This record gives sequence, C-alpha cells and structure tokens, in this order.
Amino acid sequence: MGDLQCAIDLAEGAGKKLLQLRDRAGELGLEGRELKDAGDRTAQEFLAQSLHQLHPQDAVLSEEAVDDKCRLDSRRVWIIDPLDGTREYSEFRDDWAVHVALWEDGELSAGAVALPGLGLVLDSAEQDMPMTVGPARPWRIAVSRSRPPQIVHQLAQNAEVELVPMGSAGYKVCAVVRGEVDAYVHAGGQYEWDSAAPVAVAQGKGLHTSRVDGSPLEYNRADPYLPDLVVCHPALKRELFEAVHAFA
Ligand SMILES: Nc1ncnc2c1ncn2[C@@H]1O[C@H](COP(=O)(O)O)[C@@H](OP(=O)(O)O)[C@H]1O
Ligand SMILES: [Mg+2]
Repeated sequence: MGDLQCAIDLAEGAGKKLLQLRDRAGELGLEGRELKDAGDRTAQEFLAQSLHQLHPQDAVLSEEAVDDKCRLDSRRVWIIDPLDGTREYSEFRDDWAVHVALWEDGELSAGAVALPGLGLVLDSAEQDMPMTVGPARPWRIAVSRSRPPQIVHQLAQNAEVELVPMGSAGYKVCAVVRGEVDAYVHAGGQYEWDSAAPVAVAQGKGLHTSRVDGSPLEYNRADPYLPDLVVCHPALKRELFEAVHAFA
C-alpha cells in the first residue's frame, strides 16, 4: 500500500472508531472530559498500532504520545493528531477531524484529514482548485470557536471580513479546500500535529499555506510548537496579507 493510501485508510479507520465510541457514549456513561479522553485514547491506540504494523521503521509524532526525539534522526515521520477538535467531538458536533501526515526528508509528502461527522476524507493528492480570481467581499475567514486570535478581531473591525467560527484546525483547513470559506487564519498557539495533515491536503490542492509572517511552515523540528498559520487560495494571498499586516 502506498503512503497516501495508508494515510487515508488510517484517518478513515480512526474516524469510524471515534463515531462508534460516541454512539455508545450514553450506554458507557461517558460525557465531557471522560468522552474527550476516551476519544483521544481510542484513536491514538488504533493509529499507533496500525502504524507499528504497517511501517515499523518509521517514527511517529503524535499529540497523544510521548515525543520520542528519535524522530529527529528519522527520514520518515508520521505526524498525527488522533482527534483534533476534541471539544467539539465531546459536544456531539461535526467539526472535528483525524489527521494523518507523513513528513519525509524535510517535506510533507502525504496527508489525509478525516471529517467523520461529514462522512468525508480529504487527501493530499494533487488537484487544482477551480477559482482563478480572488473571492468577493466580504471575505469569509474561518477562526477558532474557543480561541480566536486577536489579529482576526482586528481584521474584522477594519476590513470587509466575516468571521466564521468553527472547531478543529483540520476542519477549518478543509472548509477552505471545500470552498465553504475563503481563508483560515490562526495565531497564538498550536502544534505541528494540528496543522501537518491539513496543510498537506491544502498544498495538494494548490492553496497558499504559510506562517502569519509569510515564512514556510516547517515540520519535524525539535520543538513541535507551531503557533500560527494562514491557508487561503493563492488569488487572495496578496490582499489578505496586506490586511493582516496592516493590523498585526
Ligand atoms: N492557543 C492555543 N494553544 C495551543 N493549542 C491551540 C491553541 N489554539 C488552538 N489550539 C489547538 O488547535 C486545535 C484547533 O483548535 P480550535 O478548534 O480552537 O481552532 C485544537 O487541537 P485539539 O482539539 O487536538 O486539542 C487546539 O488544542
Ligand atoms: Mg489538534
């Protein structure tokens, strides 16, 4: 099985397990924190076991496992977030995701984001987005429901922008890919597992992906803290960055 198909199958498989668990939450007496923890654990176990079976030589960086720094000497590292949008999962909403990405020799080489609440899996296979000109105003910008960064509030006050709050970094990046929103802007905190697979998917579709200062997003660094990102259609990039930096 190729790496991309592996990422797709694993993200989809973990998503199914998470849906099954949530369907049984009442009978198991799980809610709130317990449901979040059970979801994180269930998806982590499935992904860790599957990767160990399929790719025993590869390193793994996961939100839900101890960070084994051996990954820094590995040419291939799976960067996974077993349940992104844990809060929304526990609230029985649809905006949560499973992230599976492969980092290889300095680049994201494959990635899949499962959106089990929507019955979708998006992957990093190359495919051009149809839009060739920038979107009409107001721009629709996806932002965190629970921790929207200051810069997007400033943007919304000063430019023609509609903020669209959603949970999960993966869900928000996929909302750009799916054309539901025009951009996703985040700052103030995140880790490599929150964005690796979504960014691989966005890059495959030809979208712009970068840090808020315009520099490239880099993965498998010693410190996996990667606090900000912008994902948008390339036609929006220049104007969006001008607006963000005018108020940053
Ligand atoms: N300021 C911050 N610091 C650390 N992590 C953050 C953060 N803001 C968002 N995140 C993480 O990014 C993911 C998407 O967040 P949000 O839904 O608010 O957009 C969540 O991942 P998890 O659900 O995997 O923990 C959340 O923990
Ligand atoms: Mg996450």
